Amino acid sequence: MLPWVEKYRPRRLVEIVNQEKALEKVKAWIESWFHGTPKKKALLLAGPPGSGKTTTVYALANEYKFEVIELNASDDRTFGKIERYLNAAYTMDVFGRRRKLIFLDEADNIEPSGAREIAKLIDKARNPIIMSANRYWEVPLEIRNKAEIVEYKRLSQRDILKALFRIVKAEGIFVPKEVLQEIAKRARGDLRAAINDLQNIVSGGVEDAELVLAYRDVEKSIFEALGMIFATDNAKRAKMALMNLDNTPDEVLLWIEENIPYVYYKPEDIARAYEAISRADIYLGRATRTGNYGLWKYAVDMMTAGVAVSGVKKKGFLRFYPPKTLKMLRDTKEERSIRDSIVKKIMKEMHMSKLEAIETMQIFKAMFINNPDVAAHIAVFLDLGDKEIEFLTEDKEKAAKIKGKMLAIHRKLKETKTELEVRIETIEAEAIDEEEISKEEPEEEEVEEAEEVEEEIREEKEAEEKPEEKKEKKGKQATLFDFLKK
Ligand SMILES: Nc1ncnc2c1ncn2[C@@H]1O[C@H](COP(=O)(O)OP(=O)(O)OP(=O)(O)O)[C@@H](O)[C@H]1O
Repeated sequence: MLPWVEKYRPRRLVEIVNQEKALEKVKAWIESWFHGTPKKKALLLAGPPGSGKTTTVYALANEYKFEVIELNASDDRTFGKIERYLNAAYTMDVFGRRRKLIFLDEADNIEPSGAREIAKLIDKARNPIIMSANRYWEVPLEIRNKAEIVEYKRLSQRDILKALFRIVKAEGIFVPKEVLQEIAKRARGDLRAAINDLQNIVSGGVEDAELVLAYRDVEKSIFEALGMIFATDNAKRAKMALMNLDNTPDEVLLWIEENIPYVYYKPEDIARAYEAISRADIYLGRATRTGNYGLWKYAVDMMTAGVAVSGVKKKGFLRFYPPKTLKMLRDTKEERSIRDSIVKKIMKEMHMSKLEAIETMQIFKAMFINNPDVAAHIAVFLDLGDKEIEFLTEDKEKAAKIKGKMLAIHRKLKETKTELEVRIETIEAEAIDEEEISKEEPEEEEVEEAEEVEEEIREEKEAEEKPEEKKEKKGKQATLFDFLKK
C-alpha cells in the first residue's frame, strides 16, 4: 500500500495550498536560471514540517522539466556525492538531457565541516540547489548567506481539514467528520502528520480512531521518532530520532520492541532487531541498578541504531502500534500528569531545561528504588507529594519508608530552624545597635579636631563597659551643638 502522503502529494504548484507568497518567489528564482545564473544560486525553503517544502521542489521540477537529485544534508557522505552529481549533472545538461536540480533536505542539521564543503559547492555549482530546513536560523551561516530564504507558513486547521476531505473522497471511504476535525486539530499545522494519522486510522478501522488519536495527542513525538528509526539504515540518523523526545528510555524501548515485527519481515532480521533490543534492555537495567548512567548512551545506541540496521524493512506505509505492555490509556494519562509535575518541580528547583529534568528524574527514580535515605532528602528538597513519591519508587512499601524518613528530616529541619531563628534574632539585635551608633557618624565626621575624636573614643569605651548607660551618654555626645558649646 502506497503511503498516502506520497499518493496525494501535489504534482503541480497550483495544487499546493496556502503558500502563494513562497511559490511566487520560488518560481521567479527558477525562471531566472533560464536567463543565465541568478545572484543566489541556492534557495533555502524554511518552515514547519509538513507545510509543503519538499512538495514544492518536486512540483517545480515537474513543471519546469528538471530532474531532482535528492540528498540528505546530515549524511556525512553528502559532500562527495554532491560533487559527483554536480559534475555529472552539468555534463548531462550540456548534452541536452534534463537539467538537474539538487535538493538538500535538513539543512539545519549539517555539521560545521560539511557546511563549509557545501558552501564551496554552491560557489562552484552550475545547477540550481534547493535546501530545506525547519529552523532556518540553525542553518550554518556560510550556507545561509549564500541562499535566498523563502519562508513557508504553518498550515491552518482549515487547510488541513480540506486536504483530508479531498483524500477521503478520492479513496471513496467514509470517515466521520468529527474524526477528521480531530485529526486536523491535533496535527498542529503538519499536513504530513494529519495524512499519516488518517491512513493509520482507516487501515486499523475507524473504531480504532479514538485510541490512535488519544495516543497521537500525547505521543506525537514518539510516532515521529519511530518513523525516523524505522525509515533509515543510517545509524546516526536513527540515534538522532530520540533527540528532543520527552519519553523515558524505558518507554521508548517498549515502543520500538512492539513495532519490530511490523517493520521487518525476514525472521533473521527480526531476530537481529530483538537482539539489539535485549542488549539495550540489559544496559538500561544495569544503569538503573548501578547508577552508572553512562550506560544509557549504549542502551540508546542499541535500541535506535542497532534496531535500524537490523535488516530489510517492509516497503510502503508503516503503521505503528502502542506497546501492549503500557498500561491502559487512562492510567498512562494519570501517570503522565504525575510525571509532568515532578519534572516541573525539578526544572524549577534545579534550574534545568525540560530535557535535563527528565533525565534527572530517571536518575532520581533509580535512587528512590535503591536508596531511601537519599530519596527522602530529594523528596523534601523538591517538596514531593505522596503520589509523586509512589511514582518514583513504583512500590507503595518503599514509598512509605521514604515518607517516614521525610518526617524525620522535617522534624530536624524545624529544630535547626528554631536554633537558626534564635541566632538570627541575636544577630539582628546586634545589627540594630550598631546601626544606631553609626547613625551619629556623619556628625562625628564634621568634628575633625583630634581632641574631640579622642573624647568620642573615650565615651564609646565607657558605653561598652556600661551598656545600660549607653543611651544617656550617646545623648550627651550626640549633637554638633554640644561640641561647639565645649
Ligand atoms: N501546502 C501544502 N499543500 C498541499 N499538500 C501539502 C502541503 N503541505 C504539505 N502537504 C502534504 O503533506 C505531505 C508532506 O509535505 P512536504 O513533504 O512537502 O513537507 P515539508 O514541508 O517538506 O516537511 P519537512 O520539513 O518535514 O520535510 C505531502 O505529501 C503533501 O501531501
